[in-house]
Amino acid sequence: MSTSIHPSVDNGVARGAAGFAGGTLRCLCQSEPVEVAISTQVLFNHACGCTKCWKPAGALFSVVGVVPRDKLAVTAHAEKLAVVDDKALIQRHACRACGAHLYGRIENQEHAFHGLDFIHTELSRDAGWDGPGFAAFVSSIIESGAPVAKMGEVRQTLRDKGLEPYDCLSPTLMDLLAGHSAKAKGTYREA
Ligand SMILES: N[C@@H](CCC(=O)N[C@@H](CSCO)C(=O)NCC(=O)O)C(=O)O
Ligand SMILES: [Zn+2]
Ligand SMILES: [Zn+2]
Repeated sequence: MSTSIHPSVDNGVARGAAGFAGGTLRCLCQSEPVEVAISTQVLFNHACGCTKCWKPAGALFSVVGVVPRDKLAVTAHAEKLAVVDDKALIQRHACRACGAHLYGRIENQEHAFHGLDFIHTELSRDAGWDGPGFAAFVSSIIESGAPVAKMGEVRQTLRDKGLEPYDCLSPTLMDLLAGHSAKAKGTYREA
């Protein structure tokens, strides 16, 4: 049995096109959509099961990745954006009319991921975006109401799609976070 994960995963995961240098994200409003220009390929794109990342209607997972914040610019209808939760580490800027999250920004300058903005490339019609490469916060779908008994099937589906499931971030990203903390503590060793 396989489980529906997200529209951009269920029908096969796209790999980025060589030389692709970004595109335009648009919210879901039929008129006067918010537009965000991205001038680079997405990095660390992943399926995320957490309760905070924006998911299209009916999807079990979000698909979210990062770009350097200087490669992102709001180009239309910025007045429709509002921060979803100003207490969260990632300040998610969502359209107040349709609810889509246009970008998430880390304002804490001490955080390892400061300087990176979180985006959902499915909001772009441009072809060439790199698809997700792993699945993060998989166990968190339980917090959104997924049955615990379904978790084995969900993890198997993710593996079948080539998305290794993790219950936090991927080992590369967890090592970056821990390395950043180690540098702050003075315990960091490269070799
Ligand atoms: N179980 C929680 C986990 C939420 C969580 O920690 N999410 C991560 C990943 S979001 C993109 O990968 C995170 O870094 N969150 C910081 C934030 O959201 O501000 C839940 O499901 O809610
Ligand atoms: Zn909108
Ligand atoms: Zn998330």
